[in-house]
Amino acid sequence: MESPPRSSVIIIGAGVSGLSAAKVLAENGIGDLLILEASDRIGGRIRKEMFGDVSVELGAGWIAGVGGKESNPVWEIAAKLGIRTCFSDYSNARYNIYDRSGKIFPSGIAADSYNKALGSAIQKLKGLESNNVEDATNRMDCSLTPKTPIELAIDFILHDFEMAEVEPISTYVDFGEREFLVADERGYEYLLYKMAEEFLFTSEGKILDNRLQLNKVVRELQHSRNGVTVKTEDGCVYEADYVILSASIGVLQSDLISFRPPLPRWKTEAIEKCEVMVYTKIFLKFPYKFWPCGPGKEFFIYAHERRGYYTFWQHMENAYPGSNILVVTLTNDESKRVESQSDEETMKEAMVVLRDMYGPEIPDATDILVPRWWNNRFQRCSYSNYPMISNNQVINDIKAPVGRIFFTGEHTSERFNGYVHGGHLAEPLLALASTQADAVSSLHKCDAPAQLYLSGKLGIPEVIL
Ligand SMILES: Cc1cc2nc3c(=O)[nH]c(=O)nc-3n(C[C@H](O)[C@H](O)[C@H](O)COP(=O)(O)OP(=O)(O)OC[C@H]3O[C@@H](n4cnc5c(N)ncnc54)[C@H](O)[C@@H]3O)c2cc1C
Repeated sequence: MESPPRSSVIIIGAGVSGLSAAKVLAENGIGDLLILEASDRIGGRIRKEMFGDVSVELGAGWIAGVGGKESNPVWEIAAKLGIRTCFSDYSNARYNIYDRSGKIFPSGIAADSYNKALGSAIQKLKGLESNNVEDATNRMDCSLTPKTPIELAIDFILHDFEMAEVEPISTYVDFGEREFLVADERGYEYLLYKMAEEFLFTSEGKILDNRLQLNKVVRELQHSRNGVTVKTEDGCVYEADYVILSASIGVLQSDLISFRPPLPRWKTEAIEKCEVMVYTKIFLKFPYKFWPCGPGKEFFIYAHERRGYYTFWQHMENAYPGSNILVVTLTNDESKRVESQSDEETMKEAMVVLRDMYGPEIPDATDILVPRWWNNRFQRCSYSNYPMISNNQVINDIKAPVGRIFFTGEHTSERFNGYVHGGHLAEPLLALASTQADAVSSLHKCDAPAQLYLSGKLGIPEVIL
């Protein structure tokens, strides 16, 4: 087999971070780049699918961080392309908490449980800030431990759903606290096609440029002072001066890609330290609506004695009126559990929960869609989740290059990890490549970028509750 010509840079992965990196390189005159993508499409964790005649987002759904003093670059691109979005108002979710007999908790009880969960979260953070695990444990006041279904539900929302982030949350501080759901038939991924169009040859909405190679699963990176040899699962071998690896933190933690020589210990230890979040949106289609719609009803919560059990719900009527679709979000262990069972079993479980809330007469769902991010060997997570009080060294080590291999991806963004804009902006190394001549040499010269981000004040945002 004829070996392909040596490239200046091979980019592994065609999600938002890989494509952003490639675009910056192309804009800086590095034309001989090659993008190797394991799956048969671009987009990575930005992925739409048709479900019940509408386009739903299995991965990233929201443009988070809008309306602040600075403009979120992803929001700017979406606005320029006329992407249809819907404002998500989470503030009423606390008034829509159902118990197992279908009663909505009075707002006073919900407020008390919320304050208790907040107190417990603040205590935990204070303990963690003192950097002493024993102290953190001692500080935990047992009376604040969530026990009842409503307390467990609120605790789940506070800790697992949106707020497992280092404070203050840079996305909200920099870009604003509003979140908009992408509700566009072209999907969130349309942004990426448009981005690719700016530097790859396309025709009639298709990317026809052979610098993007799909179905190329990278299995080995052999690196030396002279360059990098990239081997793919189908037996192809590629040579490059540099590699930019954008695979997720979950993939880095797996054995999908081996390194020769192996990555140094400081690197592998940092990769292991980053927690991964699995976040699963399950879509259910119904013959008709049986849930309340109208103002303040879009998000609702189910309180069960098992923490995180089908807790957080959303109806899609604001996004797609008449679609008769509900979405329930599971995380981590619950996500892994439903990923390993059949969709029929998951549908049965969800129907029991819905009948608890809305009574036995409601119709069965006619269709279900369960994404499997954890079991996807090209993802192995939904996004990175640095510990609440994280050591800056961890992220610096995760994003630091090793020889000629550079790392990008949402998990390398110190300020915006976990978000699409984190992936989009996670090219601090590439941003240095400001002139055509300097581009590749800048890549080589620079060490781990010293971006300073120190967790400052303590506090929990009230995005959802
Ligand atoms: C369920 C879910 C909900 C989310 N919700 C939001 C949200 O509402 N708002 C938000 O801003 N963000 C959200 N995110 C996070 C957001 O989607 C990610 O931060 C972002 O898309 C990550 O982009 P990336 O380029 O870093 O990684 P990816 O998109 O994962 O791109 C990496 C690419 O590398 C490829 N790859 C992996 N291994 C190999 C290999 N060995 N060889 C070749 N290619 C390989 C993968 O196939 C993939 O295409 C969500 C994510 C998920 C999964």
